[in-house]
Amino acid sequence: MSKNIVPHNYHITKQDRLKKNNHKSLLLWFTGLSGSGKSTIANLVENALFNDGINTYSLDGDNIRKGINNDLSFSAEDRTENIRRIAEVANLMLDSGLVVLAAFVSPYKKDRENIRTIVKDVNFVEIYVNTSLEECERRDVKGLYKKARLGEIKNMTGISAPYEAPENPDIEINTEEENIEDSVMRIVDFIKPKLNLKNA
Ligand SMILES: Nc1ncnc2c1ncn2[C@@H]1O[C@H](COP(=O)(O)OS(=O)(=O)O)[C@@H](OP(=O)(O)O)[C@H]1O
Ligand SMILES: Nc1ncnc2c1ncn2[C@@H]1O[C@H](COP(=O)(O)OP(=O)(O)O)[C@@H](O)[C@H]1O
Repeated sequence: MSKNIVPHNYHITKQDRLKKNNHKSLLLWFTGLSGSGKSTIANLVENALFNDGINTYSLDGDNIRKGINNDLSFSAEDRTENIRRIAEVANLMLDSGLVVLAAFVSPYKKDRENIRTIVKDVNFVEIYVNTSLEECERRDVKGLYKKARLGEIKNMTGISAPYEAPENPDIEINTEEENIEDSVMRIVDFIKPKLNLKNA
């Protein structure tokens, strides 16, 4: 489909933007069940980075599923397309020099592998927010689990749709054992060296 698209050589490169920002760009991808803590943790990590002078942007269901992806459902095919588009949007943001935080259930392993391919492995940090279904259901932040148990919501991840847990995430957070502040600190400590322009 894109065979007749010939790229134009722009004068300002990604390297120029990184140099101006004085940090590398990176995609922090949070995956886990609904209610596991992805948005809560991503939000606090962004605060910490932003307050440290890093240029950041957060992508989540609120700004993606209500906008660019408002045509997509929660079927397996639409989730795949959801994640693919988000990865492409994130890739543009990486090119613009940002540290992008993305918090999506992203339940399928092959879809998460596709993100790596789109943004290139070196730019991608996979963070598995590992909270048991029992605990997510107990929290039921949005009342979705209750509705799913009543059969009012179809394809609910963990109940009537699968969640394929990452086997080798870069970081795993167990929110039932670790407090939020420690999780945030662990993530920030892990990524800080990766943002340094001097590190290869
Ligand atoms: N069927 C079903 N399954 C899972 N989640 C559901 C569903 N229906 C609505 N929601 C709400 O939508 C949010 C998940 O959207 P995502 O774009 O992250 O999902 S996915 O990555 O495409 O699987 C998810 O947000 P979070 O709770 O922040 O994870 C839910 O609030
Ligand atoms: N250690 C923890 N880390 C993250 N969230 C936690 C933790 N302990 C309890 N919570 C609570 O769990 C809920 C997680 O909700 P949210 O961040 O919206 O999850 P998600 O984005 O994965 O759907 C919040 O109400 C949050 O306060």
